[in-house]
Amino acid sequence: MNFILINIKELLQVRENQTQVVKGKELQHLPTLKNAWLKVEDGIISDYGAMDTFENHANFKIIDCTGKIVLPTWVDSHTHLVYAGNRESEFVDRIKGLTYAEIAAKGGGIINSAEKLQQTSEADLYQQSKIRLQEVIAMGTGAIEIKSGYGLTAEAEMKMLRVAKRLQKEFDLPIKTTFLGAHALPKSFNGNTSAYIDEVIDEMLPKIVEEDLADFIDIFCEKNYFEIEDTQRKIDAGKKYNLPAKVHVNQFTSFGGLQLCAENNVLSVDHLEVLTEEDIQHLKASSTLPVALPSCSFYLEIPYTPARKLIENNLPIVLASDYNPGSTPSGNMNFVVSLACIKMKMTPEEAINAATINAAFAMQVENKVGSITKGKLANLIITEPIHSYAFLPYSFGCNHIEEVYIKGQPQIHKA
Ligand SMILES: N=CN[C@@H](CCC(=O)O)C(=O)O
Ligand SMILES: [Zn+2]
Repeated sequence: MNFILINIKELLQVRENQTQVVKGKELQHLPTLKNAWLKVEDGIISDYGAMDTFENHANFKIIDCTGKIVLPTWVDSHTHLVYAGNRESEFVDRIKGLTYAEIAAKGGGIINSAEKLQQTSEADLYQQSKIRLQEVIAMGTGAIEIKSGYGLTAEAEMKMLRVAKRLQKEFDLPIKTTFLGAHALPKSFNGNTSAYIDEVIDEMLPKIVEEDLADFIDIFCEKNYFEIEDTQRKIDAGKKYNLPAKVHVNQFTSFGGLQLCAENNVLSVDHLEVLTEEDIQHLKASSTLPVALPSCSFYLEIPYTPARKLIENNLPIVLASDYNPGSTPSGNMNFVVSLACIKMKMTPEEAINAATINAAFAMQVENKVGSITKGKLANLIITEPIHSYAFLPYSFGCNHIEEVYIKGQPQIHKA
């Protein structure tokens, strides 16, 4: 469908070509065009401008956007969207005050999800995951990273990644896949993390590479999960197959994992709810992208990533949902942006930059999405008539999205 949006109240994230992430003071600048038009041809952004430059085009559907804001769809660079069942059974434990670690010690947590996954066929896993993907697209997500990590065996990890790859094939939005594997230690390894990392690197990774199932690798670098040495081994194994690393680190403790990742210039370090001055200095000496996951902090009631510290140190910041059944049972990027403002004290401009253009760099799709740029995919959010774009994170309890386009195709089919 070729169309032109006209009378757009404000077109956000207009960048001719952005070759670097947005960091420090630059994050406060959100480039916009008021009273604008936007032209979409064959699913691609082909042109845009101010209304006083608009000329009608035959064979293009004209869509009036009076009073409405148009922005690129959210980019969610950290999710565990493929999983079996859910963990609502742990919800009451959490309400009663059990910590993430205490729930895991009771047999809940990642191992709980792993047991559910073992019992779920690939076809059923696909159907469950497809519904979640449709839901997050309707909430404005237009590119998404999906991790394995609930399989914990070669066969089950590959089952997860095959489902993610099938979603990539059957949907039009950019999907990147990450082999997590080292997410939790299966009971059968009796506490021997080194032996499990052998299995992850020597047995699982070659099979996953052979089937081209992963774009990135990941590991949960955390006390009582995987240590510094395990993390270095996983990163090195990823380098061998040219798979950049996106690492879960500094969620509950800072014990040298972030330093290791920064020294390896991994693509991203994700969580960072705990961040020391030393960690900040290591980040500043690297090209590694810091990724914050505020809806995980909200759900687990753990600290929020200190965004102002990162920004004051002239660092970039990325926002993602961490959508998973245990620590963030939500893929709503609008809520993530609201939490970034309300709890992390990011301005709307900083939060929108972190959830669009910077997030695109964090999953290496910056040439496809993340900004209004000629030649990028027409993955767009159209709001209902609202006063300003700040209304989006401010009015956090309502959905203000009227339409979502993926490759120029409308996605919200109103009843
Ligand atoms: N912390 C590690 N992994 C996920 C949680 C996984 C789960 O609890 O199912 C996270 O990013 O929060
Ligand atoms: Zn995660």
